[in-house]
Amino acid sequence: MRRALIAGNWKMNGSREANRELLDGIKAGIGEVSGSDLAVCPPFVYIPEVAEQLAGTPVKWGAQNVSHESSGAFTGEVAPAMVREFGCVYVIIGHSERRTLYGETDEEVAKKFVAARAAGLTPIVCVGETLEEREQDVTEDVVGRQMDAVIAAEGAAALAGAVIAYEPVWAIGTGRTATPEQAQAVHAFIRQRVAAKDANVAEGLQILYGGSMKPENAAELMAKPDIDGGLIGGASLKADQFLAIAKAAN
Ligand SMILES: O=C[C@H](O)COP(=O)(O)O
Repeated sequence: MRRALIAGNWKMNGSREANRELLDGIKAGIGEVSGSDLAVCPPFVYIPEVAEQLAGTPVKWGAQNVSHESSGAFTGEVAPAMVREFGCVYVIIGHSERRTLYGETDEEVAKKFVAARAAGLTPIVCVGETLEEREQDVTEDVVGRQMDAVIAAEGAAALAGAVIAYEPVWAIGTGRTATPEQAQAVHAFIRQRVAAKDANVAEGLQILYGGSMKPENAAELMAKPDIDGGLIGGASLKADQFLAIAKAAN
C-alpha cells in the first residue's frame, strides 16, 4: 500500500510574514492529518527560515528546482547539495513551467534527476502534456518520452524512492482539473511504463496528480488506484485548503 504525499509548490509566491502565517496554520492543523505525508517547496531564499519553522514537525520541505552541476561558475544556479544542507528532502524537477518558460529539455531534466539523487534528495519529477498535445491524442507519446528520458538516465531502479507528478499542463493554474478518469488513465500508463522495466519499483512508485487540485476534487482524484497524492500549486498557499486536501487522503 503506497502512502499518499501532498506536496505544496509555492512557486514564486510568499513573503517572510506570509510564509510564517501559512506554516503556523499548517502546524496547527497537522494533528488531524493521518493518511498522508506533507511537504512544502518554497522559493530558495525562504528555505532556511522554513526549515527552522518546520523542524520537529512531520512536515518536510523541498526546493522547486536545482542545477545539475555540483559547484562552480554557474551564476544564479543552486546546487542540490546546497538545498540538502538546509534539510530539503524533496526537489521538484522538470515542472512544466521550467520546461516551457526556461526551455528545460528531457535531457536536462534527466541530468537534474541524477544530480538530485546523488545529493540525497528525493526528486519529484513532473511530466505532462499540453492541451494541444491532448487534443492531438499524443498524451501517451509525450508522457512516455518524458518518462523514458528519466528511466534511461540510471535505469528504472533509480526510480525507487523517487516521486512522479503527472501534471497536465492545461490543468495548471487554470481551474480546469483533469477528471479522475483522465488522470487515472495517465497514472496507470506511467506505472506501466516503469513496470515494463521493473515491476517492484513500479508498484512502490508514488505518482502524484497536479493541476488545480483543491479540497473539492482531491478525494475523488485520490480514490483512484494509481493516484497517490498531489502536487498542489495555488491551494497550497492557504493552510485550510492545503490541510483539507491532505485530509482527503485520510
Ligand atoms: O506544481 C503544481 C502545479 O503546477 C499545480 O498548480 P495549481 O494547483 O495552481 O494548478
